[in-house]
Amino acid sequence: MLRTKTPRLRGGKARPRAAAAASAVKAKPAAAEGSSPSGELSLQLEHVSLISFLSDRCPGAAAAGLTPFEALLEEEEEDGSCAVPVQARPPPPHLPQPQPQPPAPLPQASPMDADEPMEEKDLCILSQDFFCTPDYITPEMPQVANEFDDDKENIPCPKSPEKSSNPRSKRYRTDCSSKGLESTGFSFDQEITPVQFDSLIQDDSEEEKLLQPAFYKRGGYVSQSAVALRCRVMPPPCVKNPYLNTDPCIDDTVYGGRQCNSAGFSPSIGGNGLSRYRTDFHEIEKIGHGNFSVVFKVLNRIDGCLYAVKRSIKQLHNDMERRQAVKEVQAMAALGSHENIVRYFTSWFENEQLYIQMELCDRCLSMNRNQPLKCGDALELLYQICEGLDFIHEHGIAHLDVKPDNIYARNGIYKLGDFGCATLINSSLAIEDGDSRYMPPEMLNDKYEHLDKVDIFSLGAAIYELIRGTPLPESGPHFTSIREGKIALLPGCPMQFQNLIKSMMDPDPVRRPSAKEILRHHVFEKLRKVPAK
Ligand SMILES: Nc1ncnc2c1ncn2[C@@H]1O[C@H](COP(=O)(O)OP(=O)(O)OP(=O)(O)O)[C@@H](O)[C@H]1O
Ligand SMILES: [Mg+2]
Repeated sequence: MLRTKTPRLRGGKARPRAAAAASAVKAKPAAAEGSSPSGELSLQLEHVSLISFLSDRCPGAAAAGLTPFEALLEEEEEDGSCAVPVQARPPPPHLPQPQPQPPAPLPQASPMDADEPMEEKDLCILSQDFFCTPDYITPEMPQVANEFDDDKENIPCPKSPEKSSNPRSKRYRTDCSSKGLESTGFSFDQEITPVQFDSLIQDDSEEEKLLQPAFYKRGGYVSQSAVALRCRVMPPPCVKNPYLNTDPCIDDTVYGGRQCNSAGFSPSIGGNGLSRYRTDFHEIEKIGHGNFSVVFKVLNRIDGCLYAVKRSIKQLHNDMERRQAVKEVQAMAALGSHENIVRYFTSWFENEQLYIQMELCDRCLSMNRNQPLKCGDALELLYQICEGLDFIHEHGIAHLDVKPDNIYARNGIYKLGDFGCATLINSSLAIEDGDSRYMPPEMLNDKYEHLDKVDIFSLGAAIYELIRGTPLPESGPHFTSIREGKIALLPGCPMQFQNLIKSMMDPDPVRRPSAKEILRHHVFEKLRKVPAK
């Protein structure tokens, strides 16, 4: 089967890859800066050396041969002038407690050398990271990566006065969310790829110097729980649904701001062993396989209902691939429910694969390919799928992959599914070719003025194929003659119906009837349950 799913980016509306690549290159210098080990560690830890603080407060301590702590205690006994909140806020119990020190030169306020072994002076460091990262709060709790925590957006962030001073940094850090939960194979370039944050990188360049090395800690270690907590307190931006008009009440920052083209995906959730799929569903059996997906019949562990869950076969590593994949669910979600459309429930990324939870259908029509469809059934099928097509065309969406494989039956109701090629009729989104066997001539010539009529041709071709009981050609003279309007007779079908099919497969899209017009056709008079709209 020839399937030419070549993305066609039209009118320069889709974001060119080159731009993304350029942004990625832009991000590199920020990562390279502050590469001095000592400066780097100091910056990332944002040290506050108590000793230097104490030496400021108690300048005579060294001269008197006392450690700053001793001097502090002495002075406090005398007049309390050095009474500082240090005692009110001792180092946490799991950290080594300050030891009495022999007289020594006072430590400098300059950053520590990251590769030096820990010395006593280090023990007095109050690092912001010690107090604010999840290593301190939840040392080894992989659960922090569990995205099922409903309240994850409301987890209070430990106080972090310096880092939280610039709110725009939150948007930047969202990138840690997308891949930061992977337990292995961590790579700096993968984790922090601010491809879409061009403007933020410029604006926040100082902060980048602070943040980025934090993922490059000594010995290549980066705490997964640290990354996970950052993800929890800073969820990724929302993804705009191109099939819907954005609600003006929703602030642009929800989508990451005007300059932010990043999608709010968290594709690596599940990479750490936690699986939303396994947690929420019991897998019963595999029920289908397409070019891009594998589909399972599953039982929801909580509501006890059966569903179909479709999982992308390929791991979607980059933003472009993920954007393309989510178009399917965005289209289904924008449409809402209709009896003749496979119902969509939810979707999520797990281990860089897209999962889509849908209504479970009994079968798809391709299974009966060798058993010709009876004319009465074909009439019913045509009517019902036209109801579905009318609904989606009314929403400004074209399916572009109507074919028997993508038509399902459930309890005697036909439903259109697989919105993987769906696009906007006004052709403002990228266009992908559907299955060439059902594709009208104008699509082969890259003419996209009447995308709703593409669906009409494909539905006519699908019904023609099902009634005849022989597969349509992928190419060759028969393929060409069908696109010239030369259609063979359909045995046993009324001429009215045959003419309707023929008009649906007219080479000129303008002459093809719309879904609404088909629904009004008198051939359906007996079938009509409700008057045509
Ligand atoms: N909701 C569903 N209920 C029952 N079976 C389903 C459902 N969705 C898909 N299937 C089965 O899984 C198969 C593949 O699904 P689907 O066509 O959506 O995947 P795909 O990879 O997008 O395929 P394609 O190659 O057509 O693009 C279908 O042909 C069908 O047999
Ligand atoms: Mg399909």
